[in-house]
Amino acid sequence: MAEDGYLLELKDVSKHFGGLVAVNGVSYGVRKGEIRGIIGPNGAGKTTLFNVITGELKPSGGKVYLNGEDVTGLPPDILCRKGMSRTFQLTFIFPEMTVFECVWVGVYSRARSPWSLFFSRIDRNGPVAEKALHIIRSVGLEDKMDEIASNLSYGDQKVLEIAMALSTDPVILLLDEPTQGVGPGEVDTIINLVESLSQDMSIVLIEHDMDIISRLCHYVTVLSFGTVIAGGSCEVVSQDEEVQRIYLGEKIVCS
Ligand SMILES: Nc1ncnc2c1ncn2[C@@H]1O[C@H](COP(=O)(O)OP(=O)(O)OP(=O)(O)O)[C@@H](O)[C@H]1O
Repeated sequence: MAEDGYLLELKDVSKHFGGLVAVNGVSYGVRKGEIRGIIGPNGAGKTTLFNVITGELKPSGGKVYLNGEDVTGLPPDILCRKGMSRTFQLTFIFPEMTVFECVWVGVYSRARSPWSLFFSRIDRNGPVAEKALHIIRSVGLEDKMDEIASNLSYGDQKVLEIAMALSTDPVILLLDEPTQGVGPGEVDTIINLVESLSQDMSIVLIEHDMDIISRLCHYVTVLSFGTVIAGGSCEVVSQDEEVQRIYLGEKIVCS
């Protein structure tokens, strides 16, 4: 059983690709309302860990619990229905659809079988449209509702991807580098959005930028070669000698 108080808990989770150990015995817990960060050098296993949590990959060992329920190895669509949602390092949107259509499809898929999409028409009326509009307003994209997704700035595409993730009513949201490639002005928009979302859900984010980590995260976990080597507040992990060593002496600064 998972420990009391954890919304998401990992126990000794591993993932091997042949002889390569991408994730090595990771134990981890996220409580309700927390924003947690995962950092680590390239190839440390951060995205693989997300893929195991969200069901894209089956773990080689260990257990994943959501709300106390063993959800190890369940496929992404089932986990999504249980309240787990994610975004991707390379933004995943429907590039030829409008902002409204992208979010509408997400809300509709949650309400019905995704297959029924083939037999339905996107419209502006009814409860699905109302909910899509509510989400679009909540992320601040209402002025761009009729824009084709691929015409949005990269920052707005990241926000749209978050809106699409919200359309499935998550209790926990996993964000894989939500500010990667985003201009400085738009980074603040995303930070403010993540902060406001945390009032309603727990958030885990992979991020390379320590400034963003320190502004958002209550707790940071450091991965190296698939293993957790440190955990704590941004100040604590930035002073950890092992963490400093894996970042090759790079100064890690918490604002
Ligand atoms: N599908 C796969 N098949 C084989 N090896 C993989 C696969 N996916 C990831 N790996 C390997 O697993 C290790 C961890 O990769 P992963 O992408 O999880 O790291 P990461 O910390 O997310 O890196 P980055 O910061 O560059 O995105 C790497 O050595 C990678 O090459």
